[in-house]
Amino acid sequence: MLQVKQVNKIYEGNIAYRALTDIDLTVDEGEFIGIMGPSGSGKTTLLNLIATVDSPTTGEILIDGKSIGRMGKNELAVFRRRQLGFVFQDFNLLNTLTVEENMVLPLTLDGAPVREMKEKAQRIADKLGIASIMKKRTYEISGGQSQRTAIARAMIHSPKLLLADEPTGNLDSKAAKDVLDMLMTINQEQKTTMLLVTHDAVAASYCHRVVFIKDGRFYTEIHRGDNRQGFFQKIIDTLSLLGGYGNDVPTIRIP
Ligand SMILES: Nc1ncnc2c1ncn2[C@@H]1O[C@H](COP(=O)(O)OP(=O)(O)OP(=O)(O)O)[C@@H](O)[C@H]1O
Repeated sequence: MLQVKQVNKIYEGNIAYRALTDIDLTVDEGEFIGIMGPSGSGKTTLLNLIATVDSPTTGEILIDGKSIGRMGKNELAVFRRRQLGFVFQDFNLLNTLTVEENMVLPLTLDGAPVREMKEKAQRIADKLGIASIMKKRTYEISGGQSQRTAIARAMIHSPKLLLADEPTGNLDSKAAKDVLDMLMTINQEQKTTMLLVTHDAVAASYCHRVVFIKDGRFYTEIHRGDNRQGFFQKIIDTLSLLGGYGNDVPTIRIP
């Protein structure tokens, strides 16, 4: 469903910076992919290109065979609103709105009827365990609840592709596990294709496949198979080979 073909990204400026070199990536419908690499390796840059927030210097990105670089402004806006969902490390919720209002934002932008919005919000809130906080403002809820709200907002319009940049970065390990379980369930039940950028080997072990980037280039990729503990160990080993993680690489067993 997603093809990244020979993508290069150079940030122009006083000193031009080459952030990505010849990246190729093919993602099938329903896959759950992790993207890992040391700080500054180009993970967020790649996600931004796929999110259509930024465009490649050369190369092409296709979704369902269609090049996003060739879409017109309106087509791109509709594509972003209907097909993509985003989850960020710092939640990006609007503080002046309630949890429910934040959740229905993508539908509001698309002019959906209020009743339909409320029904959808209720259904998804039940599923994500945030039904009891729907009327609260975002400053009244915890980090874990904020991230669930952000996931609810990213999912409410049933996007084909969910992009998550360090979604567990600001959470403690229990809340992080809840969020990852939630993403995994959504991936399994709704067949939503997911791309997860993370530094965390535990988070990456939830994925079907992890792609490693180093200095803006593809480094290697590993597949999960049916043994998550073994996969976790392989991720840790690859991170050690990759370098750039200092002593950050944990040696613990996964929960
Ligand atoms: N707008 C920009 N202009 C110039 N250089 C940039 C810009 N955005 C990112 N870079 C540079 O591109 C490189 C890749 O950045 P990117 O944010 O993609 O890395 P990352 O792998 O996501 O890092 P981290 O894990 O620390 O978030 C970095 O060296 C960064 O300084």
